[in-house]
Amino acid sequence: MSSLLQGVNLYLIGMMGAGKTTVGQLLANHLGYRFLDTDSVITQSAGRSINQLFAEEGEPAFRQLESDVLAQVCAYTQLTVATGGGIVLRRENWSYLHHGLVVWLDVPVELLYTRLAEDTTRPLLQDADPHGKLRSLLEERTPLYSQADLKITVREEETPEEIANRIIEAIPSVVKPQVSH
Ligand SMILES: Nc1ncnc2c1ncn2[C@@H]1O[C@H](COP(=O)(O)OP(=O)(O)OP(=O)(O)O)[C@@H](O)[C@H]1O
Ligand SMILES: O=C(O)C1=C[C@@H](O)[C@@H](O)[C@H](O)C1
Ligand SMILES: [Mg+2]
Repeated sequence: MSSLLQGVNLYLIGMMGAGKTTVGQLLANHLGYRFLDTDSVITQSAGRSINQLFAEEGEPAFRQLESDVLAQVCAYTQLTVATGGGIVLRRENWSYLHHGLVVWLDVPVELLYTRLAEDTTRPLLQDADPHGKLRSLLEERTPLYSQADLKITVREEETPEEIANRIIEAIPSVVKPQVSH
């Protein structure tokens, strides 16, 4: 599989709670790739949590940091990258994402809500109606997530390991042909 990918990076996209971080780590192990999480790179280099960054700098500043990290990450190969849920929002980010293979973890809103109901680390969900907020974010972002090379629709009972295996099985059907010189 790794030879088929020829070092091309995998980018996981999807809503918060979709499992990008969880599944991304497993995928990296399977592929012998390194794992990177854009949210973690941002929080580690800023020395602040995502909640703090949103509160103290605002969402636009966070989005700029996210684009900066993505631009840097793209210089490397053999990476599995878990992205932030909003990475799809900026057009410029797509020019980076399309350097690699983009996989959308598509998870029903009910399941996202169950997973994140007790979670306070996602600032966009600190809302009077977190369920409605998830629904409206997904509706707004679905056309953007749909630009992925591969869509994996996640079922409720599926484990992260099963999802990672399903992605590995599907990669040959979408891998981009390499240009030979
Ligand atoms: N297949 C799964 N089955 C059960 N729980 C899962 C599954 N995938 C992820 N989870 C759980 O759901 C929560 C969110 O997962 P994770 O942090 O990987 O999502 P994410 O897509 O990276 O979200 P974000 O965009 O906010 O970073 C975690 O508690 C994780 O353990
Ligand atoms: O969906 C989003 O906009 C976000 C998802 C998380 O990964 C973080 O990047 C942050 O909480 C914003
Ligand atoms: Mg994550």
